[in-house]
Amino acid sequence: MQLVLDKIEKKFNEKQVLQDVEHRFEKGKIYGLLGRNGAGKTTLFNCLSGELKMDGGQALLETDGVTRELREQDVGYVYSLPILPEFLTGYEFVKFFIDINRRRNVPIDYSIDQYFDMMSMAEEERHRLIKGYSHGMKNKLQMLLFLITKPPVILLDEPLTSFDVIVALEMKKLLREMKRDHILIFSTHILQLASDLCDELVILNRGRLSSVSPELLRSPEFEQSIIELLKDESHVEGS
Ligand SMILES: Nc1ncnc2c1ncn2[C@@H]1O[C@H](COP(=O)(O)OP(=O)(O)OP(=O)(O)O)[C@@H](O)[C@H]1O
Repeated sequence: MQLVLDKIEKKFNEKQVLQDVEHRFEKGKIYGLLGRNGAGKTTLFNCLSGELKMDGGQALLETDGVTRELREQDVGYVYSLPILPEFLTGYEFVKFFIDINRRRNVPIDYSIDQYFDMMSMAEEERHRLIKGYSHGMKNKLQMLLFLITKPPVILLDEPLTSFDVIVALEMKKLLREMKRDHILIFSTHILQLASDLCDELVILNRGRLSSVSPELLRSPEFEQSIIELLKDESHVEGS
């Protein structure tokens, strides 16, 4: 399975944020998306998730040689600041989410507690109001929903920045397991995390996407080379 971005364009007023964005993302790999503040990472994710309409181009899903347009339900989007029903407990919310999906004939593979176990969420956390959850726990809960619905494409907008070292480690493990069945793309500003977790890195620079060579990803010059590449971008905010 591959996600194919074909000449995606997006502008806000006169500002061209995405220009001829082309790339192929494969199942089985974790992709890191790097770019300066304001480079357009969130805009690209919003275009793929259907939250924003593209001005041009298309996103396609290719499975066993059959290509079709990417649909909203194909994409799971883990927001950096998740919006969840704060008046429910995590358990109540997951139960509700499973009930809705069962009615939509989505096959549910595990019990509610098994899903929480997979996310390493402790018993007492499950039965607390979401209102009292930390930022990282809210991110975990959002990711749990995608274990249920299994969208082929999962986009994570700076997901691991709010996790402490232990949770970040658990999340890395989970993402590595999830990549077998999903196309995973996450945006981050943390170069160490990108080189540690990603199989491939793509850089959004001047509205276009380019790949970082796998050799560079593993080399000692990695951080310095990426900084040089990103420094070069003159049109972004703050430069
Ligand atoms: N709804 C909007 N209306 C007008 N301009 C917008 C809108 N959304 C984003 N932009 C502009 O588009 C550009 C790209 O923003 P975007 O949030 O996609 O960048 P980003 O790479 O995710 O940045 P960051 O790393 O800071 O989160 C910025 O100049 C931003 O101000």
